[in-house]
Amino acid sequence: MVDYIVDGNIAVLEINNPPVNALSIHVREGLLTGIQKANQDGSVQAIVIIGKGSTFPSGADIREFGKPPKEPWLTAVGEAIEASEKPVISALHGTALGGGLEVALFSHYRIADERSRVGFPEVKLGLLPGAQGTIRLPRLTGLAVAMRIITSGDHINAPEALKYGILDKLISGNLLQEAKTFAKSVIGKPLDNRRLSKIAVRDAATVDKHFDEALAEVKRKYKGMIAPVNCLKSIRGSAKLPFVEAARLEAALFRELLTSAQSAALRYSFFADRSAPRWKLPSGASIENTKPDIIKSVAVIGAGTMGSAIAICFIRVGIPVLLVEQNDKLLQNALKNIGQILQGSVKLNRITADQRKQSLQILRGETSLDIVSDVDLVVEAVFENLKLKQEIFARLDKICKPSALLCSNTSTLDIDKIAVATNRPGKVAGMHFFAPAHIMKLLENVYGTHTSPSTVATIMDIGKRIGKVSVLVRTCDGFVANRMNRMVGNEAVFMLEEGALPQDVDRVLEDFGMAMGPFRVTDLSGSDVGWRIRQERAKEQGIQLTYETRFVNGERYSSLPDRLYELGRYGQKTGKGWYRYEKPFARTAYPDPEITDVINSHCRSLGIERRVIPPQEIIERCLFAAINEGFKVLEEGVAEKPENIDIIWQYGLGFPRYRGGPMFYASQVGLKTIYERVCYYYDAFPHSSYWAPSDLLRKLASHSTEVPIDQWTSKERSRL
Ligand SMILES: CCCCCCCC(=O)CC(=O)SCCNC(=O)CCNC(=O)[C@H](O)C(C)(C)COP(=O)(O)OP(=O)(O)OC[C@H]1O[C@@H](n2cnc3c(N)ncnc32)[C@H](O)[C@@H]1OP(=O)(O)O
Ligand SMILES: NC(=O)C1=CN([C@@H]2O[C@H](COP(=O)(O)OP(=O)(O)OC[C@H]3O[C@@H](n4cnc5c(N)ncnc54)[C@H](O)[C@@H]3O)[C@@H](O)[C@H]2O)C=CC1
Repeated sequence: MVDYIVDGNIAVLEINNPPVNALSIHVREGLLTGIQKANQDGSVQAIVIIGKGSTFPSGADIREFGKPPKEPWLTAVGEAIEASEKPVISALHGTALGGGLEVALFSHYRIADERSRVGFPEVKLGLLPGAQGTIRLPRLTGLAVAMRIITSGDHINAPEALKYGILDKLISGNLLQEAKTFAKSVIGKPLDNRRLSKIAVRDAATVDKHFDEALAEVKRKYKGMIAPVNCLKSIRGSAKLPFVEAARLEAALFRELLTSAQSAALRYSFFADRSAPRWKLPSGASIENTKPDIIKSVAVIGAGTMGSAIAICFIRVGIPVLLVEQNDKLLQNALKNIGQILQGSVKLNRITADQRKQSLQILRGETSLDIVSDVDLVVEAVFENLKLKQEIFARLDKICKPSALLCSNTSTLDIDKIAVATNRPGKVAGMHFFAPAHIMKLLENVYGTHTSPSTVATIMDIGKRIGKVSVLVRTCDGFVANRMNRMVGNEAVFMLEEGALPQDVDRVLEDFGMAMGPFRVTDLSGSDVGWRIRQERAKEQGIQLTYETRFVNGERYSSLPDRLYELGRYGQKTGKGWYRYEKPFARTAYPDPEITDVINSHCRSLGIERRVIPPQEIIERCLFAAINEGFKVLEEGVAEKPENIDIIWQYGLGFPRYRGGPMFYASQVGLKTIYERVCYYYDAFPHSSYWAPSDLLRKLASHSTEVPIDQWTSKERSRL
């Protein structure tokens, strides 16, 4: 894992642990023995540490965290590097991150390929750079820069790192050759002034001021996360304490993080990010064995809220879009709106004015479907109405070339029912974007019974090309996101009837870490949408909904949202919803005594006695109901693995990454507890049938020991 090569008077320790040269146990051993050997070898006068392949080490081996630690620890390896009597030069290329950058900071000199990047991304894993990174970096950069680099986890490019003093020299030619030349030039020079443990933090006197400012910033930016706070405490220690004591403090703060639930969730999320886009169909077709078609042009049908934003997703990466609306007035409005959204992106420095211009040049608006005959992909985003979508798909099937894929942005409708309207069901799929579609990272791609593997490969690939996190799910009512989130919405409203207020429910879920509570979300998206859907469904079933309606088809129903609708309280757009706003479209939500009156009189008229609902019940009612549904989603094969569900919640529904996602959260609570509480609520609320416990959950919870989350899938399903 570490090759020891001597060239003249230079020993080269070449790290060879693809793909990212992570500092696994064998690499640490190899580095330690390499340093010892080079110091004992009389012919060697300087040592170069370099990475083979694409990069210098990009960090500790994340898979080793959570397992019993194996010696030598990185700190011991680093201390041997620093103590070396012969100069050690780290030669960086690719991404020198985390423990990799720490190895470089233990070295006496750091040179780097000019295209390389460095950084401490540990905070994103709920950790701190625990091999003295937090106490060595401030000695080079000063406190403010070190605090920013370590608490953000951002990568820094080589020229910037040179400016901050992290690097000594940038290299544009052959790194190894240049490293050897550099090494020869420093032979015999004193080393103590190159050993960071011997150097003071130059702005130590101002540490309290920097600490207070940075703390206020991280509490605002990374609400609820403990790692950035521990990073700052450790950096403060670097300035206030003698080096050895600062290192001891860092180690204690690191251990606290390493064993934290937040770090476990963030490490899980790191791997879930990489695993979720790797799709596999029950037929065995997968990302490994299926090639995507290359999409060169797209048509978007319907230029409303979603269609306009979806068009932006394609044009901003250079894929031409034909945007089709019902009439010219709506089309011109949409084109104007798109121009304004892109102008906003220019103002926010997300794109340049030139990029905006180029994007708009490849957007063309039309009012006739006939124009889309030659595109490779159609994304339909008209009203959520099955009949209308079927009509449009039947027409598209006739107009579009045979190879074109026909996709729907439907948020709930069965893809199979849309596909039957065509003669190409293999080329029909769902591409479910989340509002606002040009901002939200998630793309929930949906396959139906007949969707072909190559269609799946293509929609997953195009998702990646437009910068989305794409997750594949099988068609069902609401797919994964809306199907599970429905339980949160239902329980939230039922709890209002039983004793809570909107701000109580939202506060508890926001304190848990959700980006927004369910009532603030409803106010944002508009409660009129839900009202229309409920009325339409009731009409279809011949049911008359009234304020007295408490059950529909045997299922518990609350008419509270209907009361709000009829009061004209649609949410932010009317300046009133579950909250009060200063004016229509204002953002700040204020609890509204009028809402308290509406809820109280609703309860009085229905004879409901209100009670205090404790925060734990709010969490359980909202999240455990969704988790139980998540197990049904797994059991039915709608999602292939728990990571897919968790990534959908993180990127589509604002679930805190530091809790991993609802399924990972369930693994931390313990499946026995979840199962018992689900059974308890099913007893308490038999008219909410979604509380019926999932078979998969029951089965997993019945094991005498907790079944790890990576075993919740096919094995258990096939044993059911
Ligand atoms: C008292 C004792 C104290 C000891 C304290 C030690 C304290 C420390 O200081 C702790 C650390 O180093 S924590 C690790 C810090 N480093 C990171 O977080 C970098 C993580 N990796 C990346 O950002 C990208 O992979 C990267 C930018 C590097 C490359 O991106 P790409 O898009 O090119 O490639 P990926 O698809 O992300 O990765 C390729 C495969 O490599 C796996 N991998 C990446 N980084 C890893 C890592 N650090 N450890 C283990 N596996 C890692 C990654 O999962 C992927 O594998 P597959 O999914 O199987 O292909
Ligand atoms: N609004 C949201 O948050 C989300 C909506 N969706 C789904 O996206 C689809 C569209 O929703 P929104 O954009 O919110 O609706 P919207 O009402 O803002 O836009 C729909 C547009 O389709 C146009 N349209 C209707 N019939 C047409 C036809 N025959 N030809 C061309 N254009 C036609 C309408 O004029 C309207 O501009 C729905 O299926 C919805 O379920 C999916 C995810 C989120």
